[in-house]
Amino acid sequence: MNPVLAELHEKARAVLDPVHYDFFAGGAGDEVVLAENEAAFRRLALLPRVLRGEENGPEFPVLISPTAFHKLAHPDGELATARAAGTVLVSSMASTVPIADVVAAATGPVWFQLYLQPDPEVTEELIRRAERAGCAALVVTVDSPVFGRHRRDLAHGFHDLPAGLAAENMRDLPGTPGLRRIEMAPFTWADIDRVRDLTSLPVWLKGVLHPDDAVLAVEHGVAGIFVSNHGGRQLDVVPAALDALPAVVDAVGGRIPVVLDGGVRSGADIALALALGASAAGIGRPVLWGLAADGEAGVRKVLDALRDEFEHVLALCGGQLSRDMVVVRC
Ligand SMILES: Cc1cc2nc3c(=O)[nH]c(=O)nc-3n(C[C@H](O)[C@H](O)[C@H](O)COP(=O)(O)O)c2cc1C
Ligand SMILES: CCCCC(=O)C(=O)O
Repeated sequence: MNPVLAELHEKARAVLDPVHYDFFAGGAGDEVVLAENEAAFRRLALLPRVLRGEENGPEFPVLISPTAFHKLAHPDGELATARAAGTVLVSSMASTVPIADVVAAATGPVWFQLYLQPDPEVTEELIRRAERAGCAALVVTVDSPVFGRHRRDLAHGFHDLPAGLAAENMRDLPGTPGLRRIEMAPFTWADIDRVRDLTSLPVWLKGVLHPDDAVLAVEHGVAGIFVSNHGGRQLDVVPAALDALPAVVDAVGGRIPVVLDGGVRSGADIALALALGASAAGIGRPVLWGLAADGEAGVRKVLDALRDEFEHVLALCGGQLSRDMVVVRC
């Protein structure tokens, strides 16, 4: 793990209310997948190429994956994250700052993460809010037909935000004055088609693991996919996100970009994801640790540390990353 990230994690653990720390840190079930997401990177190694001179590698290929409730981490919440981002920020529908304010504060493109809602008018209004705010894409999370069961939250009895904090995008939606709860429901590809018909924004899917679903995503005109197991917070029997990546990349065959998130904690992890065919890596918890430890400056430290380390790894790899360079450790 990058030492800056490790230090910020320790600081976050020390300053956060333990209930909120566990909400951020925890996973579903026995937390097997939570641990595997990081362990999968340790099982792989990179064979660097030599004598390549100064090849130009990819730009810093990291984006901020959507995480809920940033004001639980820091009073500035998503505003601090947005100010620090400087790269694509996928803003959670469950943000504690309204999406328009997130976009206004942002130093890079903002994409809106959406959980489709059972009432199509509510979904449409959320999409319109994202459009009006100036979001550059929609990211529909498809790995959550039901909520994951997070044992740490259940043990603490944590199921509501403290007084004064709310999922601000859920205010004054059609049919409900005031706050509306975010609902999970089992949707279909027809619902994705409807979203595409409703908006001219690129529509990404987040939470694809099966290669056949990746092919369906291409066929349904999706702009890109996130190979993700929701940071081990949904089904605790799936593979590590990294282990699911190559088959999805092969199925997609370069037709759309594939982002990998889950367990990315260092420049080497980013390099491994790219070598296995990801266009970019998403980071979830490290951003929360930076935010909790040091607000906007902490998020910036996380991104700067990863950028610096990734560039160093890339230089040591001869400026290029490809699948033939990845081997399994003995
Ligand atoms: C506290 C927390 C809240 C999250 N909230 C959301 C969310 O609102 N929407 C979503 O699509 N994914 C959510 N995720 C999943 C992340 O987008 C991402 O897939 C995951 O955190 C990546 O793994 P990492 O934390 O190991 O980097 C959340 C993850 C965490 C840890
Ligand atoms: C209603 C908020 C959902 C947040 C989420 O996706 C998670 O905690 O993993």
